[in-house]
Amino acid sequence: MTISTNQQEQNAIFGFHAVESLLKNQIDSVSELLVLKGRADRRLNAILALAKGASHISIRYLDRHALDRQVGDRHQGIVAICSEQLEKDEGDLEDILQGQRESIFLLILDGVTDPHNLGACIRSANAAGVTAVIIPKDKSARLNSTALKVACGAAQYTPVVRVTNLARTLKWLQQYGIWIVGAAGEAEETIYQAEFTGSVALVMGNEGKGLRRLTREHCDSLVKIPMSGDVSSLNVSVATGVCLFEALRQRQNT
Ligand SMILES: C[S@@+](CC[C@H](N)C(=O)[O-])C[C@H]1O[C@@H](n2cnc3c(N)ncnc32)[C@H](O)[C@@H]1O
Repeated sequence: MTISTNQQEQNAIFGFHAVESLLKNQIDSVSELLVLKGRADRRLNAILALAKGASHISIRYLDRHALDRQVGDRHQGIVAICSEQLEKDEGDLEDILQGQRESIFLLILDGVTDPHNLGACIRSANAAGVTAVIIPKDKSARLNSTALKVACGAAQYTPVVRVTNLARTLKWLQQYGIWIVGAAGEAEETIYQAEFTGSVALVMGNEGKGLRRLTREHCDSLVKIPMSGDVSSLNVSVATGVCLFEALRQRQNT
């Protein structure tokens, strides 16, 4: 099977963690496994055993050069080719929210453009028990192979939903009873004063421009992480981790 570079970026998942959790959680989405020729170790064998149990997955052994051509040299000897897109669309959002038994906890990324940041945010979101991560269709990193690798398998557990119009989605979430909290360095209220219990969505801004005006206007409150150094802001994935884990602390205490 040959795949175009763009399709390949979206559909090739590599690295042990990412491939293993994909096979464990969404095995139906995997059509092919590319394996580095000559590699044989316990970790790889465990992955191969998972794939061999599924008759729809074909396994191909490639030399390093051919594997590097697929995804660059960061594959750790294993690449899964997905036949289905892993991102969900907004039509899936209501089902995801209705399937949640505890109070809803969302992470919304308002135009995070670096796939490394996206992957790191998804990883933290999963670790903090977030229900779903929402990203806009435009001006946002996709859930590509880099983001999936950085997310370290988290995207196979925590759904990532792409929405066409983020402002409209924020309004819909408010009507659904979800409190929207935007993170912005210049806010008055700190994350330690704010309340993150109940059904909450945390909104983080773009790496350079922060929250867009329309997004900001749709937030019910804005919060800051107090800082005492010289820089004016944190990296978005670091800020996401700080906010999510303050929220988790509060949610676990109630
Ligand atoms: C690199 S910052 C963007 C900085 C941008 N120059 C601005 O004015 O917002 C990316 C995102 O991380 C979050 N962030 C970074 N530092 C923060 C802080 N001290 N308090 C709250 N959020 C922060 C915000 O959501 C921000 O939009």
